[in-house]
Amino acid sequence: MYRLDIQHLSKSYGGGVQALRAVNLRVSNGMFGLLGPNGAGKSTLMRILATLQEPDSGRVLFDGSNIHEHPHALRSRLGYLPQDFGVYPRTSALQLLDHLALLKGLRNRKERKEQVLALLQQTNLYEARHRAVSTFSGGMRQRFGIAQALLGNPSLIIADEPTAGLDPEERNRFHGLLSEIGEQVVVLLSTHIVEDVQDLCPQMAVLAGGRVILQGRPTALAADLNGRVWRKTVTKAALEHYRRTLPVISTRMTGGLLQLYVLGDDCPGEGFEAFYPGLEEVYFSALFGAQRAGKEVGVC
Ligand SMILES: Nc1ncnc2c1ncn2[C@@H]1O[C@H](COP(=O)(O)OP(=O)(O)OP(=O)(O)O)[C@@H](O)[C@H]1O
Repeated sequence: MYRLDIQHLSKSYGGGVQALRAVNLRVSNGMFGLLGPNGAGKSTLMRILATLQEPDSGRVLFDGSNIHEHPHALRSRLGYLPQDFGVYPRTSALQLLDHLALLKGLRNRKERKEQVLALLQQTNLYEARHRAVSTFSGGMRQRFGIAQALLGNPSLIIADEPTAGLDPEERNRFHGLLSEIGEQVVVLLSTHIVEDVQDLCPQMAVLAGGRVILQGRPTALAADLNGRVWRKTVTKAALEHYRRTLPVISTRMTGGLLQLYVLGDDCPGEGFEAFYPGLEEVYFSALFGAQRAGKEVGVC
């Protein structure tokens, strides 16, 4: 059993931006979802965990070892899938993966070749292995990203917004791949897409304004909210009135109709119906609660 221990982590940038504020998280084997709106601090946290950035204060232990005191030890056990690689060389997928495997310390040529070919099979890129990565579609690039993240059998995998821009079929395929990695390692999945966490993660946290504002099991968090969410179909013209007078956590268009979701122990008024909350309501009610408490949470 591996354990990632994030303790009192803070990080600020020039211009007074406080990206992380005393973040504490304890993550063990399996998939852990980190949800948060744009600007919440997710990428900053992922980069610190990947030892690409240093925190201002606090520390991170993986398997009991401080990752910033022993960055090389962590890197040999880390699979990092960044939000964007930035450059996609004209090198073939096979050559690039082989090169990255070498950089990761897989020196034995035969073992390296076996692992590279197995990962290309696993990520469904075997047929395209001689094609330049620069010609790959978004979904293929993401799958290539997973392949390189899995090189060297990492015990900690960090995936930063991995499904952004994927079509539903590619997203499903990607989910299948991630879940195959299984319970054997720690997988941290950062995203602003609630369904990614709902579909994949037995544990999760919500990050907003650099703070952890909620943490737990998605099913338990949704059960805790049960009986406190109310829904009503409203006109666009009436929306402002409801926003001013009720704790509106979110709005959603369903079949062309505008639906309003309101938090409350009792029915907020005529036309409202009790709504069985899912993770989306958990997420929006957490952001609403943090906003109400006067904490900066960024924009959705
Ligand atoms: N290099 C940097 N210099 C200055 N400010 C930065 C830098 N990187 C991030 N920030 C700021 O820090 C805050 C957190 O950014 P971060 O990218 O970590 O959030 P995020 O949750 O990953 O958002 P997104 O989903 O939009 O990438 C934001 O206000 C962002 O503008």
